[in-house]
Amino acid sequence: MTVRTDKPALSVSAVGHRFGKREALADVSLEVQAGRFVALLGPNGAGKTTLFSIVTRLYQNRSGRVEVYGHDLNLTPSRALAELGVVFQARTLDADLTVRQNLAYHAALHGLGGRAVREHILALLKRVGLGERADEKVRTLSGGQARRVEIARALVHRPRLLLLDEPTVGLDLAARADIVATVRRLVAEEGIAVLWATHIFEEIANDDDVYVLHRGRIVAEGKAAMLAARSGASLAETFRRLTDREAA
Ligand SMILES: Nc1ncnc2c1ncn2[C@@H]1O[C@H](COP(=O)(O)OP(=O)(O)OP(=O)(O)O)[C@@H](O)[C@H]1O
Repeated sequence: MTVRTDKPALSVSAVGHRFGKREALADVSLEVQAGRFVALLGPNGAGKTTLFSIVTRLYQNRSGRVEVYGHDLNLTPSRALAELGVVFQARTLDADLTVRQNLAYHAALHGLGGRAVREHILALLKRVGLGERADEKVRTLSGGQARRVEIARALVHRPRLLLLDEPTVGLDLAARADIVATVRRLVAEEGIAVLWATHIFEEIANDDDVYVLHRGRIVAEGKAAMLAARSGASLAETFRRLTDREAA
């Protein structure tokens, strides 16, 4: 399924951010088209989390512009944020609540309740393969399962853009592959647009759009296969060269 819209799901134009004297982001521009999986690839400290903090409005951006499906984040923040689901790097589930309660709580924060929402929550849990665990406490889940609950929770208010900040950190290989596959299914089958921040190039497929962020700047962009072809090397080697600290 593809979502029909003229506007990109996310448009970031010339965004900068400073922490005191440290320039964490400089002139960053990127676009996520509706129904696409886009990777933001960068090593530790590149500025990925800072960019996510701006797009989610944890930090106010004073330079540049961010639009979500055409809604300017500074001018119409509630409309922009309504389209946005986020999975942060740190775990944010309440371990003593059940899986279902965690999602219901999030729904309530969005002013959502009632039978239709309860059904939607169960459908989302099934979508991420956890329908059977709905009434278990989060503390009984594995790390990978908890991440999948967070993905389901991010979709409770039916956003069309999902941001994930290094969602596979700390997971074993099988759980990592599972999370990547779950999110790719959402893109392919539900037309959700995804911005996936990572430093793990193995999570990127040849057809993905990739932005390489290094020291707060976009140093390369394009289809993964094209970036590799242009440099005449594997994606791993291409990424290593682009983010080589000595060369920068
Ligand atoms: N609150 C803060 N105060 C000062 N400097 C910060 C703050 N948050 C981040 N930085 C700095 O800004 C730069 C970008 O950090 P950021 O966390 O956005 O990178 P990242 O790509 O998300 O890295 P990681 O994968 O390690 O989370 C780094 O140099 C970091 O030290």
